[in-house]
Amino acid sequence: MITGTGITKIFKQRGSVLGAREVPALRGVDFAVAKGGAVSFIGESGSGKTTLGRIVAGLETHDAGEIVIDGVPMSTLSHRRRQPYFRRIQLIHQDPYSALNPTRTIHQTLEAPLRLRARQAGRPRSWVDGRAAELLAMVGIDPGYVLPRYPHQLSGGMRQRVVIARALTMDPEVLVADEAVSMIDVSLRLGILALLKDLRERLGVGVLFITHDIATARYIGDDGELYVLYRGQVVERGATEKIISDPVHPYTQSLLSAIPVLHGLERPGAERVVPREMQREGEPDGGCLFARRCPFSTERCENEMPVLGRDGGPEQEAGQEGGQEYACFHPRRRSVIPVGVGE
Ligand SMILES: Nc1ncnc2c1ncn2[C@@H]1O[C@H](COP(=O)(O)OP(=O)(O)OP(=O)(O)O)[C@@H](O)[C@H]1O
Repeated sequence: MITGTGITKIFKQRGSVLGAREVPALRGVDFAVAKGGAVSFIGESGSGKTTLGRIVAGLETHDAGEIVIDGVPMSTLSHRRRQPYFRRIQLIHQDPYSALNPTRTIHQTLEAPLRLRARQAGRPRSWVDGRAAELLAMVGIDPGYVLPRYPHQLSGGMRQRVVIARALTMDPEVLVADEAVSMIDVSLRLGILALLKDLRERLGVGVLFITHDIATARYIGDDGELYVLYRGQVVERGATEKIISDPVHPYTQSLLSAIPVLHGLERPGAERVVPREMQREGEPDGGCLFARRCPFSTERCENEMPVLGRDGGPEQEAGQEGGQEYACFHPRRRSVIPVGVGE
């Protein structure tokens, strides 16, 4: 089990005439991923998804908050002692081209981490080759074909499968998949998503799925949880199916409204929530982060920041309903899905 509480990250960006500019990438994010669970984070570009994935995988520091892995708070350990914990969380990048060393065959790529694994578990070296073949078969590729080859000799889909096999060498509890199919040919994407889903079911590995695309989040974890991230704040979270069929936060509604629909498949009666163009860039002064773009914002939204799970009303008094939480002062359920889903 991996949990994060209050995860906050502020980047300092240089280059402005006024000196370094502080960019809040994550603002007190809470989450939990259980073994075998599926948690998806969705949000637009710059919402902090990649930063969160890197922090969860131990590749990025954070400024406040705590990551707890199997009951152990990481802040209580030295950098070296944290490593075995973070090894249980493996990151799959969006770019399988740069994730693999072009000068190493796939055999060499898998051999190094498996040797480490063999040493840790007291297994003989002969175990390494068998395990490499087993992992490749598990991710759906022929070991005999792939093992002697270099990454450039493989298709993008095969490369991403090799990256997943390499992640599995560590027997991870959770795979963090950051836009794992965005750089792969459209025709091969579903195969990779099906593989991640299959690994969840077969190995009980948890998946933290990071995407800007609600449809892929739904495919991976229709039984899981969805977190909607906007400018580093979780604005809505709950069961994936519930949020997709019954979104409450106007930002979630705008994401769902934007799903393209094939002519003739439009769902009659679906509302569309279209965000306003942002008139002023920069940080709002204490108000809701979405207020400047929200078509329903009021004076209160400009001045006060709603808190996830606490602020609701006036239509509903609490920001929490049946496990679904949102950070909005004016929550209203809207039927916004433009296509028939789950019907
Ligand atoms: N190393 C860095 N230095 C400074 N600012 C950064 C750094 N990494 C990210 N940021 C800033 O933090 C914010 C969140 O970035 P992040 O890459 O996590 O978002 P994202 O949702 O993954 O976006 P994308 O989908 O475009 O990758 C952005 O404003 C980004 O410019």
